Amino acid sequence: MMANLFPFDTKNLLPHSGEVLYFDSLFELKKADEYFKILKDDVSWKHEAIWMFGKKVMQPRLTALYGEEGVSYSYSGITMEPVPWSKTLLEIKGKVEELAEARFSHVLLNFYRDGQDSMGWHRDNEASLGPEPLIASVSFGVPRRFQFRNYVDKKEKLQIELGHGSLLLMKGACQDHWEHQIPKSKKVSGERINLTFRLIR
Ligand SMILES: O=C(O)CCC(=O)C(=O)O
Ligand SMILES: [Fe+2]
Repeated sequence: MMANLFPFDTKNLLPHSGEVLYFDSLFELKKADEYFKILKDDVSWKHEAIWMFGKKVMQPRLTALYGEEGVSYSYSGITMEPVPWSKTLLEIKGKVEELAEARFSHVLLNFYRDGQDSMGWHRDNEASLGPEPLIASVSFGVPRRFQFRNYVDKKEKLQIELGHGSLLLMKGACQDHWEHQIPKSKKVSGERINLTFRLIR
């Protein structure tokens, strides 16, 4: 059996109804700096519109989708066609798969240019992800607040900070019961890159 490389004392951050595990150092500082620079320069970043409440609006961030050819990914009224894996993204995927003990077919990338870029409340619960999807989220660049709120009781909230070189796993019933977001922040001025690895069928 493969050893579980995830630190054994990592505790679930959710109080109930799903699992969220945070590991602050998937990559050491030098490696994380290197990945940030390569991804910023080499990823085919796009500024795309989505549909929200019947209106077409620009997303407050840049995005990209990489992964297995022939499988597209649809959310918020748009469909993204994946760009084939790059060497760097395959390297990061390998490390994440080892730690998460899982396999991923795609990665959705987000580039937050400053504190005014954000991602609103949502669940990653598209049918193409299957039931109880495992989502592995890797962050590089300035730390940003990541918030959860209970989908039914919207007053039940919690938040953590996602640091440079960190890994966050969302598992089990998490996407059924909890929404998440990256809020805008006046205090943040730097850039951040986030990668969410998914298995899309
Ligand atoms: O930038 C983040 O940490 C969140 C990304 C996210 O929730 C998503 O891509 O679905
Ligand atoms: Fe998400």
